Amino acid sequence: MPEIEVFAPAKVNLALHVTGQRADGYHLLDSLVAFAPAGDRLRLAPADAMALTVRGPESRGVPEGPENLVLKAAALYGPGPAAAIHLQKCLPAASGIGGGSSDAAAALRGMAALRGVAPAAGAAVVKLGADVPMCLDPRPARTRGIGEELSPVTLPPLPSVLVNPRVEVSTPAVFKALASKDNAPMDEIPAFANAADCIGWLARQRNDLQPAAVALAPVIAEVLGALEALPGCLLVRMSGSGATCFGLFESDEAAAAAQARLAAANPGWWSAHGPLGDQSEAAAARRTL
Ligand SMILES: C[C@](O)(CO)[C@H](O)COP(=O)(O)OP(=O)(O)OC[C@H]1O[C@@H](n2ccc(N)nc2=O)[C@H](O)[C@@H]1O
Ligand SMILES: Nc1ncnc2c1ncn2[C@@H]1O[C@H](COP(=O)(O)OP(=O)(O)OP(=O)(O)O)[C@@H](O)[C@H]1O
Repeated sequence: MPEIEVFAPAKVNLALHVTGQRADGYHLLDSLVAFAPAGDRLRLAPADAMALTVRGPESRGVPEGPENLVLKAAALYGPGPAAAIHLQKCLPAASGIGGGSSDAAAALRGMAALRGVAPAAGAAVVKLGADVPMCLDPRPARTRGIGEELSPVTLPPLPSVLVNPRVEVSTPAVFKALASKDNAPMDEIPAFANAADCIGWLARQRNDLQPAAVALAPVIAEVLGALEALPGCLLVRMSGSGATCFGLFESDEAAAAAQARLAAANPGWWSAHGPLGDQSEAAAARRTL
């Protein structure tokens, strides 16, 4: 069997409302997510035993042992044909864009292809990470529950710049620091005529984790300010529990120019640009037709 390659795109919470808390402490969310063309890459080669190597520009500090979510995900398939997995890390870790969750979801897809079975589903997948179910089929969706209730949404591609100041933010710490855990859900999602229409609607939604994350890592406010000041920027917000923030722009050209400018002014920050939207395998196949 030839090697299998799987893409693990960055997940972006375009809006993230915290609407309650379950008895076990997990928070109830109402979120609109889309996926970026930036992401990690996995290569699975058939092997006698499971193995993992991690390389790439963002691999520093990412575990290569059984605590890596890629190996935890692969272990859900039980005994059977194994793979040597190579993970190319391009997304910063602990940054609110689902790096580890997207890697886990990609590993689930890759192992399913290797074994000729359907990808794992259900509670064991949610246990890997609340973001893993939405990353299994990386296309725009409204997510509810703790992240496991998914309804697909049609969105126009949204020209974006993603920025991370290279400060790791702990997701549990941000949830713990929340002032209010019982907020209004998102407004009903209308059919969007175009990106400007969608951005106008997003401007009326929120990321309820943003104030708590800014209090824990004030550099996030600097990132939001730097994005907002860029020509053609229409909306800025934080993704997930931070520290990555995104700006939405009037065009892909404006986003590319803005990223170049921001990267030159802040050489220590990670950034990427590209349209947020559908990064599923079905969409990739449509693009190559
Ligand atoms: C903030 C988001 O990125 C939004 O998409 C996710 O909710 C977080 O997803 P994740 O990183 O995959 O989260 P997990 O690894 O499952 O959870 C990490 C920790 O975050 C907190 N957590 C996570 C998800 C959730 N709905 N409520 C929570 O309170 C819990 O303290 C949990 O122990
Ligand atoms: N494949 C992986 N990539 C990155 N981190 C991993 C991976 N597997 C395990 N980890 C561990 O998980 C921690 C959280 O990283 P991850 O990138 O998943 O977080 P996150 O940004 O909180 O995701 P989210 O957007 O879902 O909140 C890291 O500090 C790292 O030690």
